[in-house]
Amino acid sequence: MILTVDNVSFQYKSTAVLDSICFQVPVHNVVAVLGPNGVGKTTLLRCMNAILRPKSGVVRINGENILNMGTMEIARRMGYVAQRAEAARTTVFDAILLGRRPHITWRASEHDLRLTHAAIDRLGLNSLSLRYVTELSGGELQKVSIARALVQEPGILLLDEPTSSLDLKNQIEILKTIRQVAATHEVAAVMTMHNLNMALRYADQFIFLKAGRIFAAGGAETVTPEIIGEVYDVAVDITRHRGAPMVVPLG
Ligand SMILES: Nc1ncnc2c1ncn2[C@@H]1O[C@H](COP(=O)(O)OP(=O)(O)OP(=O)(O)O)[C@@H](O)[C@H]1O
Repeated sequence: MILTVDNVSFQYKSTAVLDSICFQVPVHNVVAVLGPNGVGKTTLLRCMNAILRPKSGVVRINGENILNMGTMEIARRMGYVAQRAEAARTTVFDAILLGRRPHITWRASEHDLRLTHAAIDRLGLNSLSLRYVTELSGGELQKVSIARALVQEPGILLLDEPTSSLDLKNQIEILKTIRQVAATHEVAAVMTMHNLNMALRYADQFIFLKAGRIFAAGGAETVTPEIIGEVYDVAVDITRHRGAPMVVPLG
């Protein structure tokens, strides 16, 4: 699937947040949306799946405007992992199975249950599958949200800081999983992130937001000390470690 964000602007009441945002995400790509706190990364993701209605502009999946789609239709195409997951009093298994809801017509099929078991396996949630989600740690809950988005089998995965509550091992596993899913399925992923090194390691494209606009966008060559300096107002160097670029703060 190709996701197109075409000239999207958004404001909360009188506060303008996004101004004329344009980019495309081709299938198999992982895109990192970057920028300082409060710049509008979450707002952009929420406009992209029609939780928020852009003031102007259009978001299309394979050419179709998502604002003309119903909630279930959007959910069959897009999985959204919010920054703060909401926990109802269901078991981990049921919470993940709920991700199949956009596909279930009458009752959960063998296929739905198989996908749920596979996602639980993939995210290492086996020992927690009968636990209530209200009794999980922040990181465990984050993994449940990601598992739920994966069983949804969407063409587009939108992830708002998917690793913010995770320890280093889990961060690596989740980002590897996102990459793998994008590489091996007809999937593209867009994730907001704060950790530039993790973004460099696991994303193919980088979008830097500054003052409501796209300040820079492109491949790893876009991640330069100059751009990071402009966007975050910090001094950094980019060094190479075993051939891979690494952002190192100065001072
Ligand atoms: N419901 C709301 N009503 C009014 N203003 C809001 C609302 N939600 C967010 N904002 C404001 O819109 C701006 C963008 O917020 P957003 O959450 O999209 O930023 P962000 O880049 O995701 O930030 P962070 O990195 O801190 O998560 C911020 O100034 C924020 O205070």
